[in-house]
Amino acid sequence: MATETPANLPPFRIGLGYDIHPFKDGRPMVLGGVTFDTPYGLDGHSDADVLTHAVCDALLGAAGLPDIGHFFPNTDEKYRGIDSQKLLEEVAQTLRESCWGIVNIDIALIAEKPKIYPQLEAMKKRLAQSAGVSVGQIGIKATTNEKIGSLGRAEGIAAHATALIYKS
Ligand SMILES: Nc1ccn([C@@H]2O[C@H](COP(=O)(O)O)[C@@H](O)[C@H]2O)c(=O)n1
Ligand SMILES: C[C@@]1(CO)OP(=O)(O)OP(=O)(O)OC[C@H]1O
Repeated sequence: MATETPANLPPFRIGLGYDIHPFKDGRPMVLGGVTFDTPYGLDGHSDADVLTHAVCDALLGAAGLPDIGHFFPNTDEKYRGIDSQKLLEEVAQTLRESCWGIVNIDIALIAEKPKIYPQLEAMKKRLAQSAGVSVGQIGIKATTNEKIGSLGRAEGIAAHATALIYKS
């Protein structure tokens, strides 16, 4: 299923992932595999870890594979409440089986709340562990949406991720 890089091109491919989940009171707030101590979380079929979902899609896109919903359908009860680190582990394993290694992953989170920088290193560590890379291969940054639009009204959190992979 994976797309091959033509022989005349360098053995690198880039991927882009995007996801968004709405806030919901009483749900766990999980970002990058780290649970934040908040009375609200994100809604979704899984643990709604928006950041990790964007990373999965960036990696799958780089490898020329279908998106996260194809591999882990949100109609399948097996994935209800699932820890998204398990999904990322499976995605990274799928790439390894197709001889793709990860160069780096970079993530931009758009969130009015919570402040993520206190948990930045913990998130990088958890993601690195799940993706099978070193912490230095993961970048995470966050910005508010300066109160503009639905994200600015704190209706949810969005995440953009890019991944560079190489043929190993
Ligand atoms: N959810 C967030 C949003 C922002 N940060 C950090 O705050 C800095 C300032 O954010 P602005 O949107 O006001 O530019 C930003 O550079 C991040 O370091 C955060 O930790 N969590
Ligand atoms: C993660 C999955 C797992 O069923 O469900 P959700 O938590 O709803 O997340 P989303 O990014 O909307 O869809 C992808 C699904 O694969």
